[in-house]
Amino acid sequence: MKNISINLSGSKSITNRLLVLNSLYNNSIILKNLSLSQDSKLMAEALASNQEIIDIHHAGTAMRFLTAYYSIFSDKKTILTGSSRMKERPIEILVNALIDLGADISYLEKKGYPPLLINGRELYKNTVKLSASISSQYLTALCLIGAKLKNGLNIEIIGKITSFPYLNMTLQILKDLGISACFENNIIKISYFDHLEKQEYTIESDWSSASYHYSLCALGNELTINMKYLFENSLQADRRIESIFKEFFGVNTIFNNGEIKIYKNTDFKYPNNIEIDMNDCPDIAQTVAVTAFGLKIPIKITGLETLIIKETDRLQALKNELEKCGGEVEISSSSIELKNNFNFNKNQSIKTYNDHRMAMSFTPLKLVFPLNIENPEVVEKSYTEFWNDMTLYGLY
Ligand SMILES: O=C(O)C1=C[C@@H](OP(=O)(O)O)[C@@H](O)[C@H](O)C1
Ligand SMILES: C=C(OP(=O)(O)O)C(=O)O
Repeated sequence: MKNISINLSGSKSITNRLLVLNSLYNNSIILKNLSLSQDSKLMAEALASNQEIIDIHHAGTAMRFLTAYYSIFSDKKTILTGSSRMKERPIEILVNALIDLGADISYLEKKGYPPLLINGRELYKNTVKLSASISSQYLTALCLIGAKLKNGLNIEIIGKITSFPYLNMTLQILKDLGISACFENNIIKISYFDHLEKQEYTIESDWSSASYHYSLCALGNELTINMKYLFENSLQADRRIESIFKEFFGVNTIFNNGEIKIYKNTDFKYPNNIEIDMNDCPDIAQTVAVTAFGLKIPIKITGLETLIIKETDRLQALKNELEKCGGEVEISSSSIELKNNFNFNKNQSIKTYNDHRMAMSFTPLKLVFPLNIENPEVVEKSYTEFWNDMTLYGLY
């Protein structure tokens, strides 16, 4: 049995919410276990900068949260831009909602997409309606500034909320800090809140990063992996990796005082096929699909309509690379299906499409057969220590 200990940094989602809130509230929160991800560094740099042009590269949360943040920054003019992929990731629903509240935002290139010109000003209106079926980040962006609006904020959500646990995380963080936020009958109400007490917040480690170690545990032999500062009661959507891997891949988790130990149940009987809706945890869809492939288990994952607008079109990217490895894959606009026809084509070169999660989700397959990961540096978007940690498995 090989025993491996991994030190993950803080959740990128929690970090990016708290960085914005801290900046809105005079840095009164002492943040511990911050994410070391590039997305969080970019967020922190943007918030500390007094430049007019802010480039947040690939960081979706930074793009969306900062659009709201700069909108209420009186007398500040900001050009918010990003990578060429960011210029293809839609933002119109959020921009329209902010304009309805009185914000001054215009598009500098294509309507509905970054880059944006934002002339910050005080917003007095306090009621807005918007759809959250494309991205929950639009809602979070509004919630983060809500308590700083003089009249508070009431958001009426139209239709389905995608990636729901991320909204829940936002509301719970506000409440933990002492800000009144309630969500009932599709309406979020946030009251004006001027001043935060000095307080400390220790950020839970990143469950999305932990997911790759679950995959390594499932695909490897006789591994016991320990990870610190992950809790049974978590605000993170990707905490669901624990129950998915237990139910379908026989990986058990022992929670012990903020530390987890994961190991494979050797008596586990794998399912003949898997059907699972992952709308509430889209960022681990790639981990689950690739693990099922490595174990030769047919799988259909549904609820994935948002994957098309992430760092790349993740459904198409998964299909391309899994087929290259020897899978038979069918995709629709919201699902991916691996058919019961598995070959392992060795020594393929996996394209990563500027998507950290393509690189990280395919790496555990190297425990099954040799392959090459192209542009390995993409992992820094969320997990800068990834390749260092992979050396512990003899993988880099
Ligand atoms: O709010 C957040 O921190 C996030 C929300 C999700 O996005 P969508 O709501 O756009 O699916 C998730 O995919 C992203 O990685 C992080
Ligand atoms: C989709 C992701 O991030 P973002 O939307 O913040 O770019 C991700 O980290 O998988």
